Amino acid sequence: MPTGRRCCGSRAAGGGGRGEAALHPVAGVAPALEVRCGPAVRRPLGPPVPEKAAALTPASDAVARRFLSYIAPQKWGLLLGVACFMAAAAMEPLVPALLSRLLDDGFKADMGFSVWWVPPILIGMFAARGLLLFCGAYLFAWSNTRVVLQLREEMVAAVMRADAALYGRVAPGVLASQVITDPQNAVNNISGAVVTLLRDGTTLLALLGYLFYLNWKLTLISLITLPLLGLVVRFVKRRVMSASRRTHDSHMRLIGITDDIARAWRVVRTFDAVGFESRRFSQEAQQMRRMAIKSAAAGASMTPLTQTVASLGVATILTMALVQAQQGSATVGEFVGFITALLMTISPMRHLTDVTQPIANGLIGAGRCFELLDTPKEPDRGTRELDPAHCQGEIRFAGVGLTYPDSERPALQGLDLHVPAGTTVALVGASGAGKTTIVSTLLGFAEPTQGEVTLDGVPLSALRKANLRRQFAVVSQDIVLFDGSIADNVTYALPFDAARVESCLRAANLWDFVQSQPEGLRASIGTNGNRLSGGQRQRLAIARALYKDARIWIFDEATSALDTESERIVQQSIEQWQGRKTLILIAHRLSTVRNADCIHVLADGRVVEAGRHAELMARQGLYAGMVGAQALG
Ligand SMILES: Nc1ncnc2c1ncn2[C@@H]1O[C@H](COP(=O)(O)OP(=O)(O)OP(=O)(O)O)[C@@H](O)[C@H]1O
Repeated sequence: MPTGRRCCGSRAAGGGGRGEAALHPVAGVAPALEVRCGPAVRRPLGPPVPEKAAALTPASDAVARRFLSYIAPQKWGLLLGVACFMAAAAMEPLVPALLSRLLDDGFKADMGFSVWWVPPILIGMFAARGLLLFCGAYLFAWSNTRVVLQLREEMVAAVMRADAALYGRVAPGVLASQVITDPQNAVNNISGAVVTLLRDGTTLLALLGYLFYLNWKLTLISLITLPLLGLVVRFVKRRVMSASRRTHDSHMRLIGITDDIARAWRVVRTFDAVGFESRRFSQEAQQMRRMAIKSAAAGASMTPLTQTVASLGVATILTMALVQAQQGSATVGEFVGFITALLMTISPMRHLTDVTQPIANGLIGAGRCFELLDTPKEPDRGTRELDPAHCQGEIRFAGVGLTYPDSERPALQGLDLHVPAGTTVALVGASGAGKTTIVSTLLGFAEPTQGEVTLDGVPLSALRKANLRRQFAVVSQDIVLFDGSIADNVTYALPFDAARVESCLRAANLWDFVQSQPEGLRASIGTNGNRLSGGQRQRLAIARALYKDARIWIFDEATSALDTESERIVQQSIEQWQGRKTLILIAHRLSTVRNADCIHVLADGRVVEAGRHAELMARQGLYAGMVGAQALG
């Protein structure tokens, strides 16, 4: 391990501890989110929130207009599909018409056409109608799936560029459900309702046209119930909308709880909290059930109410038609044709009144999609870029202060720290001293409220976030791995290079393990690496960081889960890079950082001592005390 390098640029400071006002240092804590994320937010452990707390969604007509803008590019597929449905619907009155003609003429000797035409006409009619319905359904599916795809892609992009506040507020499971389920629900419900409106609406119009043709007076009388029907539909629709929204919000909260239970399954069992979690789940599930019943009841009341109103018209007309038939002013065929067509209007009318609930559900789903799409983005005001090939890796903190939102105490205060390019520095200090906050600041996840941080002399705020992060490879305290193979995790988002993968795995002391696996590099590691031990997960994360080959490497407690021998091997591998990379090591185990070019001792968000191991030991200050305490331990 090379020693004696000149690097300590920090000012072991005392002052600078003014209580800075919290100016939202964490990127973009936008107040808008407070309103938008109402229903799907994480809830603390406790009883379900009252029903009324949930209904904060954009107005449904605005949602409908915005949804239409997604539908518009698919208009040709949809219009063609609609044309098929309408043509099929327009064929509907052909059945009563044929029946009427057959009854009136079919029993006469000369009915004007051969009886053998009847089967092909009938079969042809049904076949043509079936083909039209199939084409309509296919075209609708083709167009709908494109809308769903577009919404999902935009939503997942919105999640990936969202402000950090989103992840603290919305449970991962809820986010997953929103991205996967909401677009599908919105499109299926709304397009289903539109198909019903068009298909059954056309059927109804065609049947009404035929009824007018047969007997316009009777048909006109049947229309007197329409205004009453409209009132009933409006009333029920409001109730359905409100109940559906509350059911959906409860559904999202239930997903949040289930997500907690699945993620923390070990904790749940270790704390013997199965009963507690069951009760928590059951409370919310029962609330959801109550709301689902309300929603279903509101939806189900539509059909009986509208049918009762419609039956007034049907009863009147039927009676009048019978009277007319008895008086001989209508033939048997006309009577049967009229009554058949009249009875055939009931089915489309019922379908038309049933579209309220799907439309309500669809608009709620669409509203949730737009809420996520409108999530504030992580602010990125930087315009400059550093070429990764030429980045030197020199870092400077000058009088940096940082207070997290909702926090009174500054996490960093008057921090001065210089990391010359190509040196190895260690950050040590008690828990809460501000070490990880320094890393978050370097990666642009937290922004200083005071002072400035520069990389190669360029203020971090002037750099594009993506470019800034490209200069760093980080192994953080919380290891996050992906559900895939070992190779997938090492090369994450980079092209596969077998030789480099092997050398990184060797450097991380994981190659022997890989070779012991029957599938080698292709061995699956399970969700978040749950088929690996804690140490193996950490070593895989180290290999992933090495593979990225960035200019600056940060190891935040990266070897804390390793046994002594493994830690020594990994350290030796990392030390080979000293001088060629800027290395920032954070560790509680001080033996792992004693070879650093400079050790910065942090307390209360500022550097209180800095120097090489020997210098700090000679000073007999805080560092020497910590080393002594660990040696004693
Ligand atoms: N997201 C946050 N919101 C509010 N306060 C935070 C947040 N993250 C950290 N803090 C606070 O900032 C201070 C510094 O935390 P930090 O995580 O940087 O300490 P650390 O030195 O890395 O601690 P450890 O060694 O335990 O990881 C602590 O008082 C902590 O409570």
